[in-house]
Formats: sequence, structure tokens, C-alpha cells
Amino acid sequence: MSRYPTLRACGYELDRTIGTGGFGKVKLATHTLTGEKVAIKIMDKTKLGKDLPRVKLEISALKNLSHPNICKLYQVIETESHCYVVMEYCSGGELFDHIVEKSRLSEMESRMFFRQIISAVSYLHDSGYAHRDLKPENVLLDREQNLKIIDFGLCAKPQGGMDSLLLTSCGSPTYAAPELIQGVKYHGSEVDIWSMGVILYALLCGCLPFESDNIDELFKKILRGKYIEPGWLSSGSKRLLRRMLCVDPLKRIRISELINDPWVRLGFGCPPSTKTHDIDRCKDMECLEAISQHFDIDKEIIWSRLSKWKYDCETATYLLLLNKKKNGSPLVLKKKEVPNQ
Ligand SMILES: O=C(Nc1ccc2c(c1)CCNCC2)c1ccc(-c2cn[nH]c2)cc1OCc1ccccc1
Repeated sequence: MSRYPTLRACGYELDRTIGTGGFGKVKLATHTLTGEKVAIKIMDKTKLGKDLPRVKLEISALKNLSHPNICKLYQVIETESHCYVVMEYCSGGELFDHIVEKSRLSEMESRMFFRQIISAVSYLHDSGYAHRDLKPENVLLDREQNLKIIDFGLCAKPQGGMDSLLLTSCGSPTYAAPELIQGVKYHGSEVDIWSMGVILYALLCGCLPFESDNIDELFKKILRGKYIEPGWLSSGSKRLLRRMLCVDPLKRIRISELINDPWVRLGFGCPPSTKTHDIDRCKDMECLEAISQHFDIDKEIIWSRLSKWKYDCETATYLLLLNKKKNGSPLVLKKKEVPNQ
């Protein structure tokens, strides 16, 4: 008997656990109707305690965000005891493991990944959010090695917009900006730029710019902002790293300059894309047709319900059909197996 009957009842066949964290666990699953694979974050609400607000924050952020480099939310299922968050399947695993596997990445492969991070973070900031916990462990890859940012449990949507200051000290110290660990007021966008600098260093060097087993030592290194520049770094990458890992947030490169940085554009001839990607919010008639035929409900009635974006089973079916269409798979929905009488 399945341990999670709710998920089975909502049309998911569970597979193995692929990740566990403070929040709970992440299990692979298949969405029965479309046959698409998903990742389901399973959280026991009675055990979440003070972390429950983080889960709510992540869910509300993900409901407002739609970008090819941000891990998609498909459905939220809540019961008395559990919260299930159905997410995009990222079979390429963590960027961190990819770097470790290759010890370090070439300048062009680093640039290919880094441009996707710039695209996602630029969209995030334009949407009024700061992630505040950017690190290679929170960057996954899909099977085509497209990058997907996860874990918006520490993100902030400052009341007064992205120019207003934040104070909460959060995130992982190794990737945290000097102003954040000093506990002074900071801009979310500026701390994200610093963390992106640490990620770029990890991509190019295969290690971290500031490391120590002793937290005080680590803080001193971050506040000094001095790090080793390995001999293989090009002058363009060294210059960019210095502009990102700049201790003074006022002198740190801004996202608008980062997009046009020569190192970022090298070989592409253009800046990373920054326009919002609401492709998932568009009305796709083929997907609507498939749902309409399967449930024998008028397309306009289906769309009137879908366009409320309730992240229920209908939203999940529609978004997963869009996925199938993007991957060139046929838009068919599986008939529910009628249990033999
Ligand atoms: O699809 C996900 N992961 C995933 C799927 C398939 C495979 C692998 C990995 C690698 C292991 N070999 C099997 C292939 C996957 C998708 C979303 C999320 C997710 C989205 N918000 N929060 C988590 C987490 C996922 O992962 C588990 C995990 C990865 C890194 C930190 C923690 C957990």
C-alpha cells in the first residue's frame, strides 16, 4: 500500500527518493495522465516548525515566477499533516556535482551556465524578488543541461521594491556577501550578485574563493574579500570576478552591467536574455484541446478555470502537456485504468 495515498489519488505514481533536506524529502514520480516525470517535495507540516513560513514563501514566490531557468512549480497539495510540492524534473542533478565530476569547467562551459544564471536572476530581480541563497547546490540541471534554480525558501520580496533595504541575515555563510554576514542593512540584488560571483569562481576554479572550517576565519576571509586567482584564469574572467566579489556593495557590479560585460558576451555576441518568459501563462489551444477531449469539457470553460492559476491538478496537467509539446511528445492523456470489477 502506498505510503502517500494522497499523491496516488491526485494522479502520481511515486518512485524513489532522490534528495533529503531539513524540509523533508524529494521523491521522483510520474504524473499518470501525461506520463511526465516530476519531482515531489514531501514535507511533514507537524515537523516543519519554524520552517513552515519558508515553505509558504517558496510556494507563493514560485506561483509568481515563470522562467526557463527557474525550477517550475506544477501543483501544491496540502493535507492536515503534509504539504506536497510538485516540481519540474531535473534529471541532470546538481550543478555542484557536475563541477566536482569535471574538477573545473572550461571558460566556455562556465559562460554557458553563468549566462543562464544571469538570465534567471535578472528576471527574478525584475519581478521584485531577491533569492538570497544562491549556491551551486541550489542550481540543478535538466537532461539537456539547462540550468534550473531551486529553493526560494529564503527569497525576499521587499515591500518597498528592490531598492529598499533588507536586514535578515540568512543563507549559507560560504556564499554570503560581507554586508549580509555583518548584519548591516543590505540590498537583496547586491547580495545575489556576490553569491553569483562565488558560483562563477566555483565554475572556473573547481573550488570556493572563501573557505574555512572555522566560521570566524571564514567571516574574516569574506570581509577581506581576498581570494586566490589560479593561473588558468583569463584576464577577462579575473576582472569580472573582482567586480562581483567586491566587498563594498556600492562598488559591486550591478546586474544591468553584468548583462553587458565583455566576458559574458564573448562568443555569443549578445547579452543573456532578460525578458520575462510567460510562455507557461499563454493559452495553448492544442493543450486545451487535449484536455477538452479527455474530460469532455468545453475549452473555454477549461481555460477560465486554468487562468486562475490555482496550481491544482488541472494546472499540473496543463503545464505538463506544455512540457510534452516543448519536447515534441504527442499530446495524449492516458485513460484512467478502471480497476477490474
Ligand atoms: O528532479 C530532481 N532531481 C533529480 C531527478 C532525477 C535525477 C537526479 C535528480 C539525479 C540523481 N540521479 C537520478 C536522476 C529535483 C527537482 C526539483 C528539486 C527541488 C525543487 N525545489 N526544491 C527541490 C529537487 C530535485 O532533486 C532532489 C534534490 C536536488 C538537490 C537538492 C535537494 C534535492
